Amino acid sequence: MHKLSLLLSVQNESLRQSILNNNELNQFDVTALPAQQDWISQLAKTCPAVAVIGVNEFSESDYQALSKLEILNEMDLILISSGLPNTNLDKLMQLGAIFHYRMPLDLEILSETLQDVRQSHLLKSPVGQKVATSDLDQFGQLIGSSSPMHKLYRIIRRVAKTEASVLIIGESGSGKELVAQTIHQASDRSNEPFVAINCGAISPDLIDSELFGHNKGAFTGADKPHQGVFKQAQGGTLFLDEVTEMPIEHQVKLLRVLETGEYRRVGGQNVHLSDVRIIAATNRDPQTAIEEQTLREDLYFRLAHFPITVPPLKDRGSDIVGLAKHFIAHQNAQETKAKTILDSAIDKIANYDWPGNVRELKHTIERAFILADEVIKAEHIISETPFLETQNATEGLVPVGIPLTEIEKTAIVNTLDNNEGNKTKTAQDLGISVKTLYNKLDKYEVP
Ligand SMILES: Nc1ncnc2c1ncn2[C@@H]1O[C@H](COP(=O)(O)OP(=O)(O)OP(=O)(O)O)[C@@H](O)[C@H]1O
Repeated sequence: MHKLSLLLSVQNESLRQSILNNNELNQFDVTALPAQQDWISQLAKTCPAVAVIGVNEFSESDYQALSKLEILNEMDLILISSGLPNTNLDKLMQLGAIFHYRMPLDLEILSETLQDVRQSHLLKSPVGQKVATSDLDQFGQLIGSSSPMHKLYRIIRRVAKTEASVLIIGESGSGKELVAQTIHQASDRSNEPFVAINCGAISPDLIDSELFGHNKGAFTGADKPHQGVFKQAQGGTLFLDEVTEMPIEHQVKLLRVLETGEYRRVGGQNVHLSDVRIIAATNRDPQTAIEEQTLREDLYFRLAHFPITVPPLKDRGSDIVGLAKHFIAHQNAQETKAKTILDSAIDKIANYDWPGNVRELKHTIERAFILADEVIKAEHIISETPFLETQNATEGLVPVGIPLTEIEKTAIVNTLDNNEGNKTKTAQDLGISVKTLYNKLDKYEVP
């Protein structure tokens, strides 16, 4: 079984030896600090389950440093002092359930205390301890045990066996692509290709070529033939992500091939017959997109034989914490680590809205895993959208009199940089459509 970590810092050599010789200590994973090492910073760094500390002097600054440690609420601290009055130690004792034994130390009592500590940890929930396993249900690529997720699994299973076109509707990062992959895996086409294309990220000039392919020499720059996604996905599933981001004037091309099953390569005369199952996705409300003329109504009816709504993460109850632990368990396994998470960090995760859904949660955990040495604390849980936490992110940052175009260009370039060139994510972060982003990149001559 996993042993609890114990930090021992006792300067008196004979006392230190007699504590180390105590049988009860064998039940712990003990780190004994050399006499001069600063035990407070070590405590903060290693976050042990229990610490046995000999305190000779305990200054105001020691008190300040220790009282700021979040770990203090989660661990058992056993102090051993000479018994000389010390107001800083008195103040410390008011911070929580800290043991304070005076010299000469009764080793029997220390041993009993450590036994109690072990017992109480055995009874405690695994939170704050090792996160080695995921306890969530899974269907295909999707993970989650909440009732909205189980409902989704049932719908997917049912529709997968049909040939119906599916329109997946859900917020960004909620798992629409995983739903599409899961439908494909559960369908009779599972041995054929699954091809995904982000409709918002195709340059409007290349839409025909990307969808249907082109022959060599079909246009300037077409120095070799290219297979379009309909050909690549032949026999399998074509996933049209962000379909409402495709310029409306081009959507008719999709509609045509969906209605007739026929298409022509750019520069080619032959008619090709497509055999693909179409799954499309959008993070917009389709009705609003139709009203705003970013989605053709006839294309909507073609795509949405079977609409599926993916619930936002905030509606998945205990899946939020479950997924966080799942991602930690995975990181632990991948990096052969045994990082743990504190209750306070779990609370922070549970009480946040996750506007970027599972993607944001996954990134947040990956970041926390890097930031934490051994124990993931609340301060390591940093959301991707800090501007939601402050009223106005730019207040006071933009100097007076800067041309608006310059501010806009800087915002675009920096966000694009931050997203490693991902235009869809950049457009989302900036609150504009991908099409508008392309127009602005052209305007500002950003490559
Ligand atoms: N239920 C889930 N279980 C495990 N991982 C998930 C789940 N949902 C989403 N993810 C993870 O979150 C990230 C985003 O998922 P995905 O790309 O499927 O979302 P999306 O809704 O298609 O996003 P976008 O609208 O930005 O295209 C991926 O890393 C995916 O693996």
